[in-house]
Amino acid sequence: MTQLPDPGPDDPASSEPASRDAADPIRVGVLGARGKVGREVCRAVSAADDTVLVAEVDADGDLDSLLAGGAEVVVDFTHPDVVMDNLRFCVDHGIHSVVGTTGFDDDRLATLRGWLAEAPGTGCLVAPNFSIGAILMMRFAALAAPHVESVEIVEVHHPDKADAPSGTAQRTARLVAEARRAAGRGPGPDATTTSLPGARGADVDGVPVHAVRLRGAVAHQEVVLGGLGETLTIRHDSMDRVGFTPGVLVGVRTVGSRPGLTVGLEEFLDL
Ligand SMILES: NC(=O)C1=CN([C@@H]2O[C@H](COP(=O)(O)OP(=O)(O)OC[C@H]3O[C@@H](n4cnc5c(N)ncnc54)[C@H](OP(=O)(O)O)[C@@H]3O)[C@@H](O)[C@H]2O)C=CC1
Ligand SMILES: O=C(O)C1=N[C@H](C(=O)O)C[C@H](O)C1
Repeated sequence: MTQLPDPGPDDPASSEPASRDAADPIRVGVLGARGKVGREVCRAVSAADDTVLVAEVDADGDLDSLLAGGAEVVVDFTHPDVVMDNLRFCVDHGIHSVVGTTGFDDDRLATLRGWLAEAPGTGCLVAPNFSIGAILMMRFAALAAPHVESVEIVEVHHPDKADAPSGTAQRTARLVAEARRAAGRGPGPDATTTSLPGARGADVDGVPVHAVRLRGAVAHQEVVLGGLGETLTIRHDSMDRVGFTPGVLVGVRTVGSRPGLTVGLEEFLDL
């Protein structure tokens, strides 16, 4: 871990984050620090000139170490079952959060928004995907979707993933559905009258989403669009989890100046 600057005289039990000078590196705590993504985030935070890793917490760790390290921003790559408790702790202590953990539905986002409303000045970014390529894939899919009859999504992930369909696939489906509605496009044609359960995928805002779990896979997605006599496939592949870290660092650098809830890293990017 990088040598830590002194967190200063602030009481670690205080609900206020340690005071900072704008030139100081941002003090970052990582939750899920020994996980597949968390360990890459720890490396990236340690390597960057303007961030310093002050706490690494995994399942057997203690959230109080965030306070002891004077964390200003927490990055969470843990598990859908624990992320809300982690965020409750962060918001209660005025710590900004950058959240990669998936499993967020409208109810969870509303709960988080409510907590943040009680903590003015505290920011939280929830991003289903921190990879720049994936964000562009979602943008391109939304751009193309109103111009064709059919759109379906196929996501492929490693079999250790807890949630299906992926957060990215659900977000893509919602963006596609929104773009199609705005253009007055209805659902895609489908004559199916009989099928086995799941054969046509999950219906996410009217868009069929198919989830594949495959040993050897990391994170992959195709948005398949179909029109008269042609198809268009927009594909993104994450080959290595290091690909999420530049986006996480953008989140870490920006979240402190964006109070309240932000959904999607694209809100912090000039795309
Ligand atoms: N937004 C994005 O760009 C991306 C999001 N993700 C999402 O991030 C999450 C993590 O993914 P991944 O790294 O592959 O998963 P891993 O299982 O490899 O890592 C999660 C880590 O969190 C630990 N953990 C569990 N509970 C706690 C807790 N209460 N406090 C601190 N740490 C805890 C786990 O420990 P243990 O194993 O002992 O339980 C594990 O080490 C998933 O929801 C995934 O979908 C993944 C990639 C990119
Ligand atoms: O679990 C993963 O691995 C990933 N989860 C995120 C998701 O659910 O979209 C992001 C990426 O697909 C990797």
